Amino acid sequence: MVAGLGINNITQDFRLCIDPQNPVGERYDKRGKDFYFFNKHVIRGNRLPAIKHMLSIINKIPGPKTTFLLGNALELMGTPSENFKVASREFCNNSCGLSRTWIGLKPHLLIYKSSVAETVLNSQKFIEKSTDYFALHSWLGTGLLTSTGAKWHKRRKMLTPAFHFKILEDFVDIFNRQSQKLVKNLEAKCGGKPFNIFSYLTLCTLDIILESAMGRSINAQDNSNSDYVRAIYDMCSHVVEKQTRPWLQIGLIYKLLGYEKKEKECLKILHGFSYETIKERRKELKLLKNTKKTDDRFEKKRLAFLDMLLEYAEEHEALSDEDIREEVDTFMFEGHDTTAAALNWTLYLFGQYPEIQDKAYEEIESIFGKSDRDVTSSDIREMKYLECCIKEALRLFPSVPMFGRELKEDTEIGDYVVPAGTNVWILTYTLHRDPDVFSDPDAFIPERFFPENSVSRNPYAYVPFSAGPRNCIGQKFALMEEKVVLSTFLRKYKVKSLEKIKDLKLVGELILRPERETILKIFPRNEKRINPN
Ligand code: HEM
Repeated sequence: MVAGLGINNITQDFRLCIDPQNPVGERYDKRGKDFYFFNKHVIRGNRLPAIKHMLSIINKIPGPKTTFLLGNALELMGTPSENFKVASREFCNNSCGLSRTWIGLKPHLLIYKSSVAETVLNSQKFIEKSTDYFALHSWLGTGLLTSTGAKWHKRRKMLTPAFHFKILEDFVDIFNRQSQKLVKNLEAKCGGKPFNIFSYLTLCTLDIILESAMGRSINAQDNSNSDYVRAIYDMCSHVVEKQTRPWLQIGLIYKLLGYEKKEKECLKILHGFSYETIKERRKELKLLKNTKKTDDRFEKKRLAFLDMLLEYAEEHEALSDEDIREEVDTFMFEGHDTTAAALNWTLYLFGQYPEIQDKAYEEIESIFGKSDRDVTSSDIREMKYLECCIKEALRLFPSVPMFGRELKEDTEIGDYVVPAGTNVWILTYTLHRDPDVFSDPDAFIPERFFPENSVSRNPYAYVPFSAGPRNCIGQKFALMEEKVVLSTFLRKYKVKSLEKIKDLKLVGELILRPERETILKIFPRNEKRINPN
């Protein structure tokens, strides 16, 4: 347990260096900060009483054994799928629903029971993201996902109207067009060998977020070797390594092991893409304004996410290009990879449960008959069973398998007092499989989400989009998008998945993915369809 020494001082000092005007500024950007503060305040300082107090509190919380200075970091040195298993299963075996772990000098509290999660999620007080999100800062800056305090409040207020239901309805055309392109591109894979459908879905959701939120079209679906997508995968993997291997938080080691160079290469692609998107859209908006074009297309697009930011920047001069870029990066990442994973898992589960796939298809057939027509907003509202399938897939395989907060004050959580400075992680993946809430928790049973079966469930037992003030701003967008893509897919294809749920190896590098990519086969439905579009 000596691994925990000094953490209270460390976190107190973090707080001292927060600029009140920029509450998520400097402090996250310095790699190696733990070791620096450890040296300065624990070895050279005289803060033993405070350390003792903190340890006496945190030591009462059950958790796995730790190693001197490294905490539990060594247990997370396996392959990505082994690490995910350790974090989501082996560390989470206390009936009280919480476990204390240490990554280097930082204490972490893992939460996996709804009654315990509620204390954190249901509060306006705990909106500060975990300090582990520092690993995302070089990429996403302090955009909506990673910011906090006044900056987060202001941005959330500014961006919420961009996700109003009425605006989302305007995007249904884009969802349709890109879904149709997806099913067309999948023709080549029909009836053939198992293949990596995730990459097709990712390009589709990337095209969708770009066109709907950024007003840009790059036809990623026709250019499958996307550097952008590769860079996102590599960056996610770096972020998780940096979070779980404390020595990589020391700048020099990070550099000497070649991580810094790889990260810079990824960032060049990711930031370059976002700046280009901003430049293009700004040019287009200017052109549209100058020519006083107020056609339908422009009117609709004016309210899109990026336009809103650009307009705000012009009117208030309060947003720099970098401010806009960090939001573009945030929404590009959060807005496509999460949805692609959700689509992938729903299809995988359909492939494992053919009778559920048939039931979902029957509902779709009852809406569309033999027609190949576009999906409308009212069709989306009718896809009730499909919605339960999507929700149940997000229960078993939540796209974001864990998310973190930092406690700013000593807090009673469950039966324990958790000291300020602790990083609290809600493990959605484990929480969603709590047998006290979900009977037969590993089985895919969409009926769990029928209204009559969900009414008495604790709302914090199922949080794929998080909950409370920092919940997902894009959840309605994602649900609509998923329904259009899946209903378009199911009208044309059947899916079969080859790996059993119990044999799956999962990788939880920010997004939950299967380790083996080629686990699905698709077949044509061979039904004549009429296309009135
Ligand atoms: C199935 C799809 C999705 C899932 C499962 C999902 C899940 C989540 C979760 C769990 C969080 C909280 C993360 C944390 O606290 O670290 C979150 C936040 C967020 N999501 Fe999503 N998301 C999805 C789709 C989307 C889409 C489509 C967008 C944008 C169009 C989006 C934008 C965001 C943003 C900006 C945040 C940060 C919100 C804030 O802190 O105020 N997400 N999402």
